[in-house]
Amino acid sequence: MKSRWFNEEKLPYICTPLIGKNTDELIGELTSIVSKKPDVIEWRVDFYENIADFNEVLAAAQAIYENSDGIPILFTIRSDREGGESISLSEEDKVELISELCKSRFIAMVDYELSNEPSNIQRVREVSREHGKALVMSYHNFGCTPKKPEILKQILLAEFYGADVAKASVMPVDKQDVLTLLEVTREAVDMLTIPVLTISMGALGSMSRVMGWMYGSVMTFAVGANSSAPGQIPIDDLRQMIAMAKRFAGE
Ligand SMILES: O=C1C[C@@](O)(C(=O)O)C[C@@H](O)[C@@H]1O
Repeated sequence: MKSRWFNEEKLPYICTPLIGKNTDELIGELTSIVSKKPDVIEWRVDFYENIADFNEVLAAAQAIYENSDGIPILFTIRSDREGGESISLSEEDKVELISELCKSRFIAMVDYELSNEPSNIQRVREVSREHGKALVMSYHNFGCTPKKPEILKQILLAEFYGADVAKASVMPVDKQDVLTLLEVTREAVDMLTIPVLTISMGALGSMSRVMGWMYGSVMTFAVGANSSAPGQIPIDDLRQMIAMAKRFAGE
């Protein structure tokens, strides 16, 4: 993997989400998150109640940028199909909003789901590339862990669309599912030229957040202030567990 977005010496990156529904809540979350020094902060914009007011979203993005001490911001509008909040924007509106954010200096990365129309994916790819933002193309399944070829297909699709990162987050129903996700991760790393980011969610999958990097996942999500998905571990605990694993795994 060669990527200008990740320094191999520092893997895995730790990302903490912001889920505030207004700017005050977001700044409150940031106050406790920034001192914990995550590598990336994800703004889950689908939680923002005035998401339809693009000027307000841009102002909130600026406030986040100015209060995040230089930590790169990942801009994510998670769809309700894939575990996000229900929002009033059409897909056209979302692409418009993403484009506005890509044109600003307030974000470094944007997440867009692989389940979207290819034409929208291409638009998001073009605008993010034009403005130097990394594109994370993502696949989520909150119901189950599909079979290996299906997860691999999604990850390969991300590379096909020209993503900078291929991401898959799936829910295990048994312990084998967690192993399946880790195996997919290892295989995908050999097949792809872009970084791979994978997660097995829920309590069963939480160990994948601690050791996914051993199988090649470049980033893991942790709780800074609030959790955005089941199984996320508080950042301080996660960092200690990773450090300990690295010590004993000799990495
Ligand atoms: O997609 C992801 C990963 C995630 O779902 C998780 O499992 O940690 C959390 C989300 O906020 C993020 O957008």
